[in-house]
Amino acid sequence: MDYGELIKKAEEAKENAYVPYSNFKVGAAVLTDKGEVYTGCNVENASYGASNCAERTAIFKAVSEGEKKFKAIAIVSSSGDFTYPCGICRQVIVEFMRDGEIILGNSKGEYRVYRTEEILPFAFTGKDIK
Ligand SMILES: O=c1ccn([C@H]2C[C@H](O)[C@@H](CO)O2)c(=O)[nH]1
Ligand SMILES: [Zn+2]
Repeated sequence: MDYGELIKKAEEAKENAYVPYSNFKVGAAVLTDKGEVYTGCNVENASYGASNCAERTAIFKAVSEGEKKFKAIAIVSSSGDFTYPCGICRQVIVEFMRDGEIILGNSKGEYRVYRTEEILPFAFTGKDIK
């Protein structure tokens, strides 16, 4: 599974975004340590705080199917520009991907790759709970 393939899966998931309030569609695809791919989109709610980002939808789908370790996550949005994960999603990404790749795709077919440590340095993790 290369970057392009994972981005394509995220693009497909983006089309299912439920975004009547922001009209901002996001799609994500996570690659597990076993080579499986799970996708997600953002799902909004009239009570805005009940909305869920695409990244967390994909991760929670995977975890609920028994997956606990990821190698990469691809993210795309309807802006056509690179879309970076929000703070809550960075925290959730770190929980299941201590050292992996965050791949951002834009509508020109370009991509940027970051490592977990770059997007959330000094992360609070399970090790900090004593
Ligand atoms: O990386 C991001 C950034 C935003 N959103 C969603 C949340 C909300 O539905 C909409 C606007 O913030 O985009 C995501 O899903 N992922
Ligand atoms: Zn988020």
